[in-house]
Amino acid sequence: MPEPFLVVDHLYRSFGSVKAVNDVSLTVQAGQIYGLVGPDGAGKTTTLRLICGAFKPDNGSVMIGGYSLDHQAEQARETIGYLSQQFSLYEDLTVLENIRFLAEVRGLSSEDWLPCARENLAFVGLDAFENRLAGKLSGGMKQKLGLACALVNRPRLLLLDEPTTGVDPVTRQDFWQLVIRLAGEQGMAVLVCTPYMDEASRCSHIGFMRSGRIIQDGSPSHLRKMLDDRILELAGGPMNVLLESSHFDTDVQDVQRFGDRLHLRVLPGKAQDVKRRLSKRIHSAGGSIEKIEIIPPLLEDVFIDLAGEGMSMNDAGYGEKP
Ligand SMILES: Nc1ncnc2c1ncn2[C@@H]1O[C@H](COP(=O)(O)OP(=O)(O)OP(=O)(O)O)[C@@H](O)[C@H]1O
Repeated sequence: MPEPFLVVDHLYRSFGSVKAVNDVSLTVQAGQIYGLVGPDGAGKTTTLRLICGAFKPDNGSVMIGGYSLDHQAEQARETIGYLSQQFSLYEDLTVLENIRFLAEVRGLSSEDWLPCARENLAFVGLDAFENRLAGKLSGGMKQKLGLACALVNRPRLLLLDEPTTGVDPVTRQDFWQLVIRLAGEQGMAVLVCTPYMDEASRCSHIGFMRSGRIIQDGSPSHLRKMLDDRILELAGGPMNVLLESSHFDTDVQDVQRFGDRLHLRVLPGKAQDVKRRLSKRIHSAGGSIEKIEIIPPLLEDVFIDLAGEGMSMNDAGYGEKP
């Protein structure tokens, strides 16, 4: 296994009494997409800002491409491309002028940035629009221009902070194809914060953050396995009978609605018992069952579990079904 491109070691950062990042360690290999997920305020953005050097940590270290962010900041930062949550484009500048502006801020000469900018615009599919004012681009095109700007210095580590929030599903899909190609074809190390479960499931590795800590990490399939034989899917009617009966069962830890069906998280080893009891209870309460089955867990089921008691999908910011 080669040395990871990014090594974050026991990072801490507080704002007053808020421990925004509280002992975070992670590694990202070249070609890997690491997804940081977790509820609002979990510390994801602060982690990214510490890694790109926008904030200084109270403690801990960051190594990027073998350079210490603390002692060799310039070399370390040269390898980073960063697309922040609220990245801003200059609407009265053209597509190419926006890239030029960023390139010049980074101290790149036109021989350096121009060929790279054209390659990146072609890569994101904006090459025909280089002279269009950024203000005249669609939302999805702006997002892609943001990515082209983040790639202007040919980074080897790409940091993306909720890059597709507020963008329609088709554009999100397009955007992710680009990210997957950057990792797969160019061997870029990617660290991305996302509130979307379908995006998290495309990552090679996921770290789940809560209250400043990564409380669980692993591949999507590894995380899903944690709840094997613990999720029952229930469909039928009326919904209030299904809900009341489910909540009544003491072996049911959590009930979530997924469209017209319910996902019940049950205590380990209890799925068959719950299934039997619930079938009886629902029928005797006058309800009917279309389906009651143990299903392979979704990432949503896992994240709701990790996000903690009393937290619904929406509280946790997970609006998307896969
Ligand atoms: N510059 C700052 N000054 C004071 N508090 C801050 C600052 N930045 C973040 N925080 C606090 O640190 C905690 C972590 O915030 P952070 O933005 O890193 O979380 P997040 O997981 O990225 O959430 P979101 O998805 O809402 O951006 C929050 O309690 C937040 O209010």
